[in-house]
Amino acid sequence: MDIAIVGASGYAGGDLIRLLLTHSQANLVCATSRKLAGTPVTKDHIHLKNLIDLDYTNPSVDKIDADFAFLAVPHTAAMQYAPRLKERGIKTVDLSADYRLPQDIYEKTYGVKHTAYFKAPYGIPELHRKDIRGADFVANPGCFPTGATLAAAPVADLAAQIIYDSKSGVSGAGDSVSETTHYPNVDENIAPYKITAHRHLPEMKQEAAFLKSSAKIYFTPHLLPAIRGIITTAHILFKKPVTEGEVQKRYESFYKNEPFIRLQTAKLGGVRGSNFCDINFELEADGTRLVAVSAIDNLVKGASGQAVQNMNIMCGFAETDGLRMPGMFP
Ligand SMILES: NC(=O)C1=CN([C@@H]2O[C@H](COP(=O)(O)OP(=O)(O)OC[C@H]3O[C@@H](n4cnc5c(N)ncnc54)[C@H](OP(=O)(O)O)[C@@H]3O)[C@@H](O)[C@H]2O)C=CC1
Ligand SMILES: CC(=O)N[C@@H](CCC(=O)OP(=O)(O)O)C(=O)O
Repeated sequence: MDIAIVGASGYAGGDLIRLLLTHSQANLVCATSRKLAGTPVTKDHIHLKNLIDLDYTNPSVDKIDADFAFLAVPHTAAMQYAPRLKERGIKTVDLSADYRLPQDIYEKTYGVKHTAYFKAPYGIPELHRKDIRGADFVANPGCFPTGATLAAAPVADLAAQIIYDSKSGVSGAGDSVSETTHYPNVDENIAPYKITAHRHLPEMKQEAAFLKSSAKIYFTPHLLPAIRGIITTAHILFKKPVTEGEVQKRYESFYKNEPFIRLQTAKLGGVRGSNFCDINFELEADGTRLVAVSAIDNLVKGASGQAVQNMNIMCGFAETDGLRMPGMFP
């Protein structure tokens, strides 16, 4: 299947290429970058040298001759390409935030007008596989909402409050340089940011509602001195005390047969470079609070890996194709 990546020079675009190189059905025919058009993809993605022979082109949706497209561009840029890809019958996964939320909530959260809105399934396969299967366009979730939602999903309906405390590696901010991501500001440091009002909170609330949870949702992210990975500690405060047996049974049955969820100690070292989400949990002695911890690689299960997983479901391929790589430890 011929594939195009719009925004292939970014971090998510680079990881899409890395994963697609091992996919049995994928043939990358188009990789766009406005800054690097006309130069080899390996000019900036030096880790892909000898594995791919393709030049970047300028993004032009009408010139994309492919069966499937990934939009790995910033929010507001994706909406410039999405409708035309849809019209042309090119199945697409959008990694940006442009189609993750209802239009009014998107516009309020991002402070911009959506100029090309349509509804799309939200691409967490463990929750929305049925809708993704028949879709021609899927909105890939944000990295924080993926790790957070997966940590709490099996018991979310029992909760009165859920507090997500997340720590992310710096690649979550993309490849552009900023004061926040400047090395001396990150190394030997852990800093909270957007402490009560991060733009991913509405996605977390949306998924809690989908899970029939009436819980009040809170979220605070932190920046870690690491490149990849997100650890989320979810404090799930129950309406009524629960038992350990009930919690164990819920997690085991919710994630039974899920190829990328592993119920084991969540550490960045266990998932880095892979599409796995590791989850472990511990119940407060009086049964009132569950602390569930998840670990994902923000660029894989939090972005490009989940996007390939969605492509596999949309196209009827094996769900794990291109995604069987283990984590990298140490
Ligand atoms: N980094 C992460 O962990 C995650 C990222 N995402 C989402 O994935 C998308 C890509 O993120 P990331 O790779 O980190 O970002 P980067 O900033 O690293 O890369 C952005 C890419 O988009 C291209 N681009 C920028 N503006 C436009 C435009 N107007 N039209 C066409 N191409 C454009 C850039 O190349 P050029 O400017 O040369 O054209 C580059 O290839 C974003 O929407 C992000 O929110 C989602 C989950 C996690
Ligand atoms: C460390 C860091 O800066 N992370 C980004 C989230 C990255 C991501 O998944 O977000 P979108 O796809 O919604 O852009 C942030 O906090 O804004």
